[in-house]
Amino acid sequence: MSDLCDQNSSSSTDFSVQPHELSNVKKVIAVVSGKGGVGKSLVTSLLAVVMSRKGYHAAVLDADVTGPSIPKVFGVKETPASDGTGLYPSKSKTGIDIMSMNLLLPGDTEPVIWRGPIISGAVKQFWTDVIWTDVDFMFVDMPPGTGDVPLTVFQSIPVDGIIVVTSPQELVSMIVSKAVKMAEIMNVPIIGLVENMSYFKCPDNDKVYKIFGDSHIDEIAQQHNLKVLAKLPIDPAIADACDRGLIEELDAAAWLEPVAQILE
Ligand SMILES: Nc1ncnc2c1ncn2[C@@H]1O[C@H](COP(=O)(O)OP(=O)(O)OP(=O)(O)O)[C@@H](O)[C@H]1O
Repeated sequence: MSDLCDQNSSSSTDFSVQPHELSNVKKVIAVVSGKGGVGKSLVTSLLAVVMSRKGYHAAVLDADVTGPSIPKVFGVKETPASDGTGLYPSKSKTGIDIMSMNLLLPGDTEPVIWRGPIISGAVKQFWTDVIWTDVDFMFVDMPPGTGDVPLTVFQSIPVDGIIVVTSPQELVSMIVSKAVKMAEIMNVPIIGLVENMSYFKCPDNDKVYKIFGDSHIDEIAQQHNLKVLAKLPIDPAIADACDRGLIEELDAAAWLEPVAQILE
């Protein structure tokens, strides 16, 4: 209870930290989900790809420290460079800046077995010690839920908006309500909802199957006065591109075009 009180009072206390003095980031968008595995990293990566294709300089800050999948989906392995001034993000094939714990570990199968405050400290350093040069849109891949790290990100980094990723089988109503309350406490607007794994379109006959049942995202969005920004299908090509580090070659980025227009 006292923890909750501390968190609620956090909106009035300034815990913000300064970015590196050589950084210049125009907009920071946090991508959140209620639980793991719903495609939050996929949506984060695709958003960066879409904005980059539109000519913006996009970046991804992988705050999912214990389950970092961003370098893998972009096929990036290069260790971030550093000099006495700071740490430089690694670059994807199309020039998206990426910082992730997986790029700093000796191997990508190395687990991060750290307690919450250490993890939160690492995420904060991704903001304070990394030189993010002329970034138009930074997308933060948040760990699922509302724990230590999301709290640290919202308190210390100037997040401009939140995108909530859900899937039809989730307890969407509860998850969206929690996200809305967290956003209110943190005083950050929710840009909208993205439903992933919404349907499957059979390539043989174009028939649409609701694998996880009917979606309730539209009603729930309406209840909270939120927008449904996109509905992404289940597509083996997505999983394949993620596994092979080829997300930048995926046509799926077109699904997020409406989100890109809002961000612009
Ligand atoms: N629409 C989709 N169609 C096919 N495969 C998908 C789709 N969305 C996600 N996947 C696959 O599901 C897996 C989980 O996706 P992702 O890593 O984006 O989830 P997440 O919510 O970020 O999980 P975590 O919170 O555990 O990091 C990945 O292997 C990804 O390729």
